[in-house]
Amino acid sequence: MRQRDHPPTISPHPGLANRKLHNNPFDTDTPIPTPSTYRFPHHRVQPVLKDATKTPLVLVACGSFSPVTYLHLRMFEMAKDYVRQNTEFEIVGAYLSPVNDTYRKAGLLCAGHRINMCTMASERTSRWLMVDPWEAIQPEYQRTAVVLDHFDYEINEVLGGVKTADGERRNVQVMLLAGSDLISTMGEPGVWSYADLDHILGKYGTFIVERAGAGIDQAVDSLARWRDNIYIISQLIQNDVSSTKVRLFLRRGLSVRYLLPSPVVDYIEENNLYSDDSTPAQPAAKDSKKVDPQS
Ligand SMILES: Nc1ncnc2c1ncn2[C@@H]1O[C@H](COP(=O)(O)OP(=O)(O)OP(=O)(O)O)[C@@H](O)[C@H]1O
Ligand SMILES: O=C(O)c1ccc[n+]([C@@H]2O[C@H](COP(=O)([O-])O)[C@@H](O)[C@H]2O)c1
Repeated sequence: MRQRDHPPTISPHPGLANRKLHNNPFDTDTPIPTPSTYRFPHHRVQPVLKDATKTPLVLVACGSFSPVTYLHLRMFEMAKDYVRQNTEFEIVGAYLSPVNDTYRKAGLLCAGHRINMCTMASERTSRWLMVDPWEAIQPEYQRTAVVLDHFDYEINEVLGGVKTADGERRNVQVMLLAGSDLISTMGEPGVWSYADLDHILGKYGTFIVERAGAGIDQAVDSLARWRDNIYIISQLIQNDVSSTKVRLFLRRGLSVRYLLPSPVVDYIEENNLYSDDSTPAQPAAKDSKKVDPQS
């Protein structure tokens, strides 16, 4: 079982906070935000529902993304097909939300690098995915229930939801997109609080992508009271790429090309990331080899 730890507050990543993201078509002039400069990204939210009989839906994937892989991106494509074929929802937005540095998971690179990699992956390989840095740049760990509340607030309160072609305002349903390993942890005592599970699965709901090695049935049985809000997506093409395996390959000097988007591979190489076991969640030391994204 993964232990969640809440160490003392750390400062945001100073090395990246004021740097521009090299060559990013969306973010070229935008530094990694701080909590005071943060603005909710919504440039790819579809403002008008195509089918007024459907319920607008925003998908949120919470995770480490250290680094983001094609599998993470693929989860959204699988969800898109599933939603279209099996539900009465219409997807109007989709987000990756990288976890806060204080989550302290093994191999968790600092938020600045993870936000940059996720931004490159979504902006350069997709036309609909976005990255919300809010969770990552907070001074402390944010529980998933709180992260979903943040999305609900930004989309429904601040943006005012979406409209139908007739101009009628509709509230957007926010839902969690996750792999089955995550839902398995929801059935394990001590990892999630009951109140949070009730909030996440009762108010929001989740799409779960089957993941090799993580049994789904048992996990869903233990969450039976929220069954109506849990949608299971089968992986028709099995793919068990994980960030852990990618980090292992990088430590051994093996190629990870075609497991991750090319700009992310280039970024990892340019910044010499994940080359040893001691990859820190904190920024690298001043004299460590790092390519200035502005150069
Ligand atoms: N191969 C996979 N199949 C299905 N879901 C996946 C897969 N890889 C990651 N996910 C899901 O993506 C989300 C983000 O996960 P995370 O960033 O922790 O990825 P990870 O590859 O599991 O990382 P790590 O290997 O560092 O534990 C989680 O919901 C996780 O379940
Ligand atoms: O909110 C919680 O209580 C909670 C408990 C366990 C995991 N999570 C979230 O689940 C995500 C993936 O976690 P992990 O450990 O599977 O990489 C990450 O975004 C965590 O914040 C959240």
